Amino acid sequence: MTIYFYKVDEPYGCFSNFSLHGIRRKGLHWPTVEHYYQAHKFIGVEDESIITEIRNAPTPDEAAKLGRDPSRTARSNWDWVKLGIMREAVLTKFLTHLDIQAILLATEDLTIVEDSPTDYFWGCGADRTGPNHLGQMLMSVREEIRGRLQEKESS
Ligand SMILES: Nc1c(N[C@@H]2O[C@H](COP(=O)(O)O)[C@@H](O)[C@H]2O)[nH]c(=O)[nH]c1=O
Repeated sequence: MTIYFYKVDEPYGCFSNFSLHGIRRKGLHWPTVEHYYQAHKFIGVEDESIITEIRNAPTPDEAAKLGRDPSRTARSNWDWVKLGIMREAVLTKFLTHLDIQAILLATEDLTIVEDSPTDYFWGCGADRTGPNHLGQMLMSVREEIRGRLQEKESS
């Protein structure tokens, strides 16, 4: 069986980066993983005020809209660093919120796929052939949390 998720109000919506599970990193609170991810596109650019603007966006959709604004240029190394940045945010989310951590762990070894009809990087895209990096990441975070819990139990 494969778990497909996409929208927050659909099954396994807590796996979406748009789910309302805040994270704290480096002393700052971020309302969702999406806020964190979109803001990090602009670290080190000339006008960094966009970072605070994204962090304060009232919804994750608004944060994504700001981050995807074609009139803004993302940091030049974004494509190199975005997977690592997303992973630290997703891991923090599932370490912070134990209710959704339990949902993730309960999926055991099932394949998880972000069933985005448009995203052929983070999701599987309309024809389901995309690399599904977010689903892969959730499975790797699941593995890491499982390992951490086992280590704790045996110590
Ligand atoms: N879940 C979800 C989306 N998918 C998310 O969009 C992000 C990628 O953004 P970008 O790199 O700017 O293309 C990433 O977090 C991916 O999971 N997009 C949406 O417009 N609505 C949604 O409900």
